[in-house]
Amino acid sequence: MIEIQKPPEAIGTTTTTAAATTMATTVNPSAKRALLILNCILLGLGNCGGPLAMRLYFIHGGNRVWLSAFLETAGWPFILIVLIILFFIRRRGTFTTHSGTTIVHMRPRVFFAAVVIGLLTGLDDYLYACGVARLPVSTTSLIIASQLGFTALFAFLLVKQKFTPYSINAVMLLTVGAAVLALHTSSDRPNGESKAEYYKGFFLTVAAAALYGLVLPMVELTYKKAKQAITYTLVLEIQMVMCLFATVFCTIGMIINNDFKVIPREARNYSLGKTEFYIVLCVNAILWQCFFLGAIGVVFCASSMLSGIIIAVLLPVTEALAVVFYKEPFKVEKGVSLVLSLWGFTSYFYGEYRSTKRTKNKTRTFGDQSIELREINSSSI
Ligand SMILES: Nc1ncnc2[nH]cnc12
Repeated sequence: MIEIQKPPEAIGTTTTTAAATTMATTVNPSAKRALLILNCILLGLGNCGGPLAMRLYFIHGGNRVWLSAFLETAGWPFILIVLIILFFIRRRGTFTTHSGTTIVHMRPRVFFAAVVIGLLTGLDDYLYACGVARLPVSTTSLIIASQLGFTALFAFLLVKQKFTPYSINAVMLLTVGAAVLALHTSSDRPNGESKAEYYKGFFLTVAAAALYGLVLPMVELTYKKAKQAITYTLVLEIQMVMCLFATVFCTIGMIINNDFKVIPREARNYSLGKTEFYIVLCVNAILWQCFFLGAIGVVFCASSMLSGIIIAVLLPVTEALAVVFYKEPFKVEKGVSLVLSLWGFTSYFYGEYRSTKRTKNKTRTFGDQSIELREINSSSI
């Protein structure tokens, strides 16, 4: 599975689909599909569980925003362990047939891109944690649905993502869905929170959506402009460097804000108990690592647009879980927003279904082998 690679000649193709298709020509399609499914599962786990775990920290007495942001990427040593294991597997020659003993695949160009994206991710984590600290999870999730609009915009600008009327319709509906919430906030404010704090949370979450909407196409651009073969091992290295630098960014925030000193006191006063406090922190780190690994893995297997779509598709699940587990209010405006989101997703998938069907018919006509390849592209999801 780790052999999957995008050859350097794939880099610089004009559309995401083209790049992904070229990438696929060198790989076993079923391995590629398995990797895409694995990354979708990781992304799904992180996307649904991460916000709930983060909110769990806040609603039982935690209030360190920088600590929460730090936990989003602090699981990076896990990736290091995976990379070390893969290195030994490669060296034994049981898994791959080439580049077996290379310890680090990443070249300086990709490293610097990963550092920049990592620092932006650190800032994004802080903005996101500011929102989760102030808003119900269901509200945060609905606002984050607007991220797809930003991803689409930046994917168009950075990687020349192509659009259909259906995907444009989806982006518009998801964005309007988030905007509907902005008009009716009074019933949603948690007890004891001022209007100003609520609005601050609201706009910082929009800023997080915009920034992460930029980060995903930047990852895709990095793959395209890497001037080296993109293997999944390299994707893991990029993930590790990004998370490392995001964590460094948030550690500085924690130091300035005295978070490290406050942690033991917060643990003592945490309403679920001290051990549970640390368990909640660890669960946060694990779930968010799944989120980020899944997100950039899907970019590798398909496109930043598909990654954005999966994030948006799963947001209603997070909302439902928050309403069930945290008894968050679910008033009319959230219902309207949810319906618009579901309509948006349906529109997007219908458009993808149509274009896949058309492409398949065309390929069949030409007797082209590439039919298999398209199946692992974003269109098939
Ligand atoms: N830091 C973040 N974590 C999870 N989802 C996000 N969406 C935008 N920013 C995010």
